[in-house]
Amino acid sequence: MSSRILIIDDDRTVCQSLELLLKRAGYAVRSIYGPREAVATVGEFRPDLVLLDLNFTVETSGRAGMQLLQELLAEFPRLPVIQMTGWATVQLAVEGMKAGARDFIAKPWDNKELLNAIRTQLERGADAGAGVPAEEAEPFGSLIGSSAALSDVIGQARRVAATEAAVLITGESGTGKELIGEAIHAASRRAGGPFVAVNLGGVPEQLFESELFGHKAGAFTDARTDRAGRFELAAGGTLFLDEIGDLAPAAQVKLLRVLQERQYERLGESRPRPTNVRVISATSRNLDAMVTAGTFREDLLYRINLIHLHLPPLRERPEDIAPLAEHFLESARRRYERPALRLEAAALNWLRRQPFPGNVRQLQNLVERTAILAAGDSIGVAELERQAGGTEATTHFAPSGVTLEQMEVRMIRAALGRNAGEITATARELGLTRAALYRRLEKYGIPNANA
Ligand SMILES: Nc1ncnc2c1ncn2[C@@H]1O[C@H](COP(=O)(O)OP(=O)(O)OP(=O)(O)O)[C@@H](O)[C@H]1O
Repeated sequence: MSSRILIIDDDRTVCQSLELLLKRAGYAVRSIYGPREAVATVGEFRPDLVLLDLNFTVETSGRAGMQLLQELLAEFPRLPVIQMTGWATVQLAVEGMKAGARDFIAKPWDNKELLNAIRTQLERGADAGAGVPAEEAEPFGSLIGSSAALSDVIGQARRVAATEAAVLITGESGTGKELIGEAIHAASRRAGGPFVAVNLGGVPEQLFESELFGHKAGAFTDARTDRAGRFELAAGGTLFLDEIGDLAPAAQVKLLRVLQERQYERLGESRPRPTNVRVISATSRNLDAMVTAGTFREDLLYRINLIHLHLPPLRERPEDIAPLAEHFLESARRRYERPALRLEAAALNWLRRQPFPGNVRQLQNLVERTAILAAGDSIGVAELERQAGGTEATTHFAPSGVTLEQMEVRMIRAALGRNAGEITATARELGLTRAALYRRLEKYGIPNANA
């Protein structure tokens, strides 16, 4: 049986052309021209999806559309509603998403985009994710901090999580953009699907299409086998486009086209595949300034930032420093089996005064590094300063680009070298038990003659 779609739009010409399009695509369609009989029609026609115009001409503010959306969802909470509105009133659609609409399409619409959006919602069905209401799960629990600024961002993120809206997260490096992206995914109806992150700054321009859309064997010299791209890997879930401000102009055009048409082709194939991802982008750059400078496409910015979340740098929310430091110390306690480790009050105060140009990541590195190296259980200002590179350099120490694991491996190797492979002495120097050192040697595959 074909799926039923109800169109609610006061413009009869719009209804007619939508009806034609949707009937051709095999759907059973009905149109109504105003909000009055909407609830009754939904009750009787039982649509699988509603296309709702937000801007009734009687009241151009769109309030009538918004009110109707709320009424419909109050009566039929799981009814998938796709809103339609002009770009000029996109803000309204954002409100609609917060109220529970599933998606939004800008008028004048693109047929392919509309059909793909409808297909995605119908596939997900009315009950999709009903078991994971955003309010009940606590995916945002991974975000530590008590500042008003962070709570505000988390509040916004929580409200938009359940929607399909494209989210742009801005903020300096290390402020937690990816972490909040993951939390939005975990709180969304797509939580059961994959979260796939791709660092666009790290993808060479000539590999962009292959990386995002995949390729068929033989599509280019190095393409020996078929390969799925990130859009495909993220199907049913969330695609996290990190460092989107680093995209080259040609790649911006290609990405925009796929986001508009909601379909893509693997390189070397002509069969289009529908996208089924929610896009969350992140950047530490100022995209508005880039648009003004002509280095970032305005139409692409529109596409990706329906909802804009900004994570302020850590120095602007110093209240978060102590809870974060305690949090990272707690994981170090568990990880290095040093349950008695603690930060002195003076150390916490000192941390609160640091500017942390590398933000939370830098704080995390500092606390964990100090925890690994601390001789005693009490961490004071001196220990922190030493790890931060001395008082002089504290404010300037650069994020090393080395992961904690890589650093652990280096430290273990160096300590083994200094102690001629003697396990007891090495373990003592590293502040580990022998068992903990053995476990790490095994984990990292570090060869040791005495082990
Ligand atoms: N509020 C927070 N609570 C707990 N951990 C956090 C928080 N913010 C950031 N982190 C941690 O800090 C590190 C950096 O965060 P994340 O990778 O999300 O930042 P980012 O803004 O995406 O950085 P980049 O721009 O460099 O990619 C991660 O290990 C993350 O878990």
